[in-house]
Amino acid sequence: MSAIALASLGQDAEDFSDDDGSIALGPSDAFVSSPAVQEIADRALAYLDAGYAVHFSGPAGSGKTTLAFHVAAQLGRPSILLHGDHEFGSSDLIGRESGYRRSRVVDNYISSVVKLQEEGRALWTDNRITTACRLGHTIIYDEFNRSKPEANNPFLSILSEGVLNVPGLHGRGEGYIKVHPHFRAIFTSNPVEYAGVYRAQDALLDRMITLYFDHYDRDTEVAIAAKKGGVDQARAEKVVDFVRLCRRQGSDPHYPTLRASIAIARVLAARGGEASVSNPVFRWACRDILGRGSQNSAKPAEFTADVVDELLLQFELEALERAQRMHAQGPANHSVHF
Ligand SMILES: Nc1ncnc2c1ncn2[C@@H]1O[C@H](COP(=O)(O)OP(=O)(O)OP(=O)(O)O)[C@@H](O)[C@H]1O
Repeated sequence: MSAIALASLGQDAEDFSDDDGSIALGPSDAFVSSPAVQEIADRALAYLDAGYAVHFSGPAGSGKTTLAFHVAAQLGRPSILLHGDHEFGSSDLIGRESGYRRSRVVDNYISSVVKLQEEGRALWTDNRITTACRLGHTIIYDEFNRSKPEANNPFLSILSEGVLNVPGLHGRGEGYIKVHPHFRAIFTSNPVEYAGVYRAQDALLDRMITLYFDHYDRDTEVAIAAKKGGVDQARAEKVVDFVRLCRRQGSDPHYPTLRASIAIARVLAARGGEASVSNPVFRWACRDILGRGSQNSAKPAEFTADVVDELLLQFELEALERAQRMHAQGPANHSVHF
């Protein structure tokens, strides 16, 4: 077994890879479990325990993949990770012929007689879905709608009949594989994204239970920004509140995401200083991380550096007014949030 670096994917589960390409996921200290996170995890686990596949559908950065890893870790089975890809064909998922093996038996037990026996056999290499179905692994299929719908067809019979049809093995007594009772599948997709994605077949969606994600509540976002960004609660609150203000003010209700809060928090943690307009590090981090990107960027064009500056000023003014109001009300009421 060798450790693989899913950390680079930002995942929150300890993991080790095995020879069959599976990974053993375990609990991670970096995972934040607020009531909101726990509630959706519990629902997903209930459906998985009942034998259903689940599908996390939601905008970018809403925590779908992280939760998929967390839930898969709870199942306690080896997991196999797939990323949707428009170049996938069914054979990339279920397997393919991988050559031909010829064996020759020379029987010269009686030295004057040589008996030759030849046998040819096409070799088959299982791919990840077949392995998972045979061994009862958990499949995490991230952004499955980036694969062409026909590539995902094997899931239709897996999820409804518990059978994997492997045409390449027909005629060898193994054309159909009975799916292991512990096999489970967790799908994720982003319905907001339209570039490079396919519309998932209704038949496939009908065979899974879809849980719709939105951005987490403020407290959950603050907890994640603090943990992932490595800043204290007060700075995480200011960063998240500013990012949420931008989300409300912009034309795209899904931009900026929690990833922006984590990134700004990380810069603050690395360079120090407060999440305040008076701190140049915070100002330029907000401009660069939230501001307008290239033409192909996911960032909406309206977030120019000037707009980010204006929003920062508005944010500071609102914070000041709130502090003054609280001061006027006395020490009893300190629970007002944005
Ligand atoms: N419960 C959590 N605990 C700790 N970190 C989290 C949690 N949920 C989300 N995050 C962090 O928030 C960021 C976005 O989460 P994630 O990648 O899971 O979102 P996503 O919805 O899968 O996004 P995309 O659709 O863009 O792939 C990541 O850095 C992730 O580590």
